[in-house]
Amino acid sequence: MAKLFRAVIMGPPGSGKGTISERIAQRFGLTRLSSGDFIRENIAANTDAGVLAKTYIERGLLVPDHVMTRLLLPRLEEMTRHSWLMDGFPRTLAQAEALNSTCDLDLVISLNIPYETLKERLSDRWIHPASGRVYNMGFNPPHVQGRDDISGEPLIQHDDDKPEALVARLRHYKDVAKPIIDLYKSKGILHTFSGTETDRIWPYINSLLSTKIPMEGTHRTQRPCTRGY
Ligand SMILES: Nc1ncnc2c1ncn2[C@@H]1O[C@H](COP(=O)(O)OP(=O)(O)OP(=O)(O)O)[C@@H](O)[C@H]1O
Ligand SMILES: Nc1nc2c(ncn2[C@@H]2O[C@H](COP(=O)(O)O)[C@@H](O)[C@H]2O)c(=O)[nH]1
Repeated sequence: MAKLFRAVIMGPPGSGKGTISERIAQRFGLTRLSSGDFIRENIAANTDAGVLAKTYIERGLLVPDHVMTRLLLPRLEEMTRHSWLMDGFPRTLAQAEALNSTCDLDLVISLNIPYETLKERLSDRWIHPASGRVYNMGFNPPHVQGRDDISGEPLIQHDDDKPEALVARLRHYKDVAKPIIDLYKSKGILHTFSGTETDRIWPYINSLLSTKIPMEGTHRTQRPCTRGY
C-alpha cells in the first residue's frame, strides 16, 4: 500500500484556512480538497445538490449536513490512492462522525486567531465568486484592484464578512467547532496553532507536517475511504 496521509484544516472565518491549505498542498504535494470548491462546482453544474446548496449559501447559512456528506464522501472514496488535505469539512459533529466512519485521519490542524485579527482580515477580503479565489488588500492583493488575477472578472465581498455579521458567525463557529475539536483531541490528532499572522504560523505548521508526512519509500497500511455513512 503506497504511503497515504489524510488531514483536515479547520478554523473560524478569516483564519487563513484557504491560505495555509494552499501552502501545505504546494509544499507537501497533497491534494487540497475544499468543501466550498465542491459546492461551487455543483452550483456551476446546476446539480440538484448545487441548486439546494445555493439556497443556503445565499443566506449565509451552512449547507445541511446530509447534503454535504452526500456531496463529499463519494469524492473521498475516489481518492483512496491520494494523500489529501480537506479545507472546510467537517464543520459540524455530524459531518465529523460521517467522515470518521469513512476515513481514518492522520492529523487535524486547528487555527486559533484573535477576533480583532479576523475582523480586520475579513473587512479586507475580496473573493472571485466563481472560483472561490481569495484576496486581501493588505496581504495578497489582486494585480488589478477589484479584478480576479486569472479571469479578470470582478471581485466581491461577502455580506457576512462585514464586522456586524462576524460576531454571530464567530459564536456559531465556536459552538459547532467545539465538539469536533474535542473529538479530534480525544483521538490525539489535533494540533492547534495560534497567532495573528499566517507567515509567522506557517513555519510551525511546516515543521510539524515535515515530521508527520511519510517520506517516499515508507509504506503504511491504511484502510481506504469506504462508504460508511
Ligand atoms: N462543510 C460544510 N458544511 C456546510 N456548509 C458548508 C461547508 N463548507 C462550505 N459550506 C458553505 O459554503 C460556503 C462557502 O464555503 P467556503 O469555505 O468557500 O467559504 P467560507 O466558509 O465563507 O470561508 P471562511 O470560513 O474563510 O469564511 C460557506 O459559507 C457555507 O455556507
Ligand atoms: N492581513 C493578513 N491577511 C491574511 C493573513 N492570512 C490570510 N489572510 C487573508 O485573510 C483572509 C482569510 O484567509 P482564508 O485563507 O481563511 O480565506 C483572506 O483574505 C486572506 O488573504 C495574514 O497573515 N495577514
